Amino acid sequence: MSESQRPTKDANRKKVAAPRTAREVALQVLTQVEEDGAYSNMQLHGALQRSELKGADAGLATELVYGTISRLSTIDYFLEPFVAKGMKKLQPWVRNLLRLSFYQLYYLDRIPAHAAVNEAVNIAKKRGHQGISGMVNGVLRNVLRRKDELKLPEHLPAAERIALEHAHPQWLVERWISQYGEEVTNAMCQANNEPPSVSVRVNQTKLTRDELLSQMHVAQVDAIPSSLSEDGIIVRSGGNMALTDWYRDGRLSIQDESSMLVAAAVDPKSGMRVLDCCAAPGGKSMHLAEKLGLKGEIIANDIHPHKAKLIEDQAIRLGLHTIRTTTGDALEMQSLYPAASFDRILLDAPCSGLGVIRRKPDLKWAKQAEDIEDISKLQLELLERTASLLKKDGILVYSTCTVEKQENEELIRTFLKKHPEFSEAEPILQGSSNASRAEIGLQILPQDYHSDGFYIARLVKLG
Ligand SMILES: C[S@@+](CC[C@H](N)C(=O)[O-])C[C@H]1O[C@@H](n2cnc3c(N)ncnc32)[C@H](O)[C@@H]1O
Repeated sequence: MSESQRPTKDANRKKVAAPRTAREVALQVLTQVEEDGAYSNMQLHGALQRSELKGADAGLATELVYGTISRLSTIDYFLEPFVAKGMKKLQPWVRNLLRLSFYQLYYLDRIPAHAAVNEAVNIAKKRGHQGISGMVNGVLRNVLRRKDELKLPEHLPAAERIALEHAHPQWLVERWISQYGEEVTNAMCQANNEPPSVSVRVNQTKLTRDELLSQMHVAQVDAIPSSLSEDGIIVRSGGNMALTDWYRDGRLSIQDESSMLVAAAVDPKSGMRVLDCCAAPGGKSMHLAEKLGLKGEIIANDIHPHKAKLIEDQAIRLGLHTIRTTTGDALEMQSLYPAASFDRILLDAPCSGLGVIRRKPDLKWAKQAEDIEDISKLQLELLERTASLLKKDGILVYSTCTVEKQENEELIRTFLKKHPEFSEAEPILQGSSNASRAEIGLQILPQDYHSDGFYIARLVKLG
């Protein structure tokens, strides 16, 4: 049979009625993520837009998707003995229905057990035959009966225990133990299962942080200043900030607190020429432009042509006029600009993303050790090629949203060995106890400030 004749996975899939309830939407997303390797955030966004779910129901669907993916391996471990033929042999939608129902029964206090079980049985009846709904009913009622017995075994070796307790792949836990030790790894895996906090960056070209904070308090938004960044505000409750007038008219942007440290590390001064090599969707370029003022230029480059518009739209929204977007491979920038063209360079490199597991829990299941190997080779090449574009005494900032040393301080150590014309510049957040997590640069872990895991190295080009 030729490739074109072979029935696709989609063709084999039974037609299913459009999901209507929060649990149906969550089930559809979880099944797509498992079957197609789709990203949960994009699938969920699309599924919520197509559904008519609003407010609390949309919130429940979101919680069920992220919660179930976050706790996946622990949920499967507990469910396995209850499923006669084993979890692996179930159809994907049945497996995911059991998982999201178990998540409600075991991890959520506010949902009455009978509601979780009845909803699951109704979905199973709608989608499968009598046998499946009977099996789902039996498994979930057994889980409920024996809930108090569901404990992890004692005296497991550290990596196995942490992997099972906090639902992370064991190879990743072993890697982190070898990099950070048992205690820090345990805290990191625990923090990766906590909901991410919401933070916004004030556009200080339009108003001060205190002014925005007072406007928020008048509107009864529970918000406090960030202790990490002078431009940051933590929003503890008050709705979706992307739907506010503050966002629409460019008074704020949504950005994680640790990402806000990057512009402070680049420290652009009036009149400077700054290259942001990997700029899309543009959060850090915008912050750089907000700090630069009216004179100077930020070249916001990205390899993907369609992403230039994302950057331009943000610049228009925020009223920033010093941003120029370009499309190109940062590995080839030397052919576009003469050596020593820029006062500041930011390389916010593509990375494994293992610092943002709280926001994208599927990452921990999707990544493999080889991905870290491959991406670190690209990162070093990007760094070496772009570094020649920096002027003498200029500052180059290298950043990633990962906690992997191979992509962070080990990579910078290798670079500095090969390039004696560079050395570490005065680091940001000096004196912070977390700054000592890395010998070179600043390594923030998710448990340090409840922000994303993030790395920033600040290098200076010597004469
Ligand atoms: C970590 S993201 C950048 C986030 C961005 N700095 C921000 O704050 O919004 C990495 C970006 O690098 C881009 N990229 C990947 N490889 C690249 C390359 N060789 N040259 C230029 N950009 C690249 C990707 O398209 C992606 O948008």
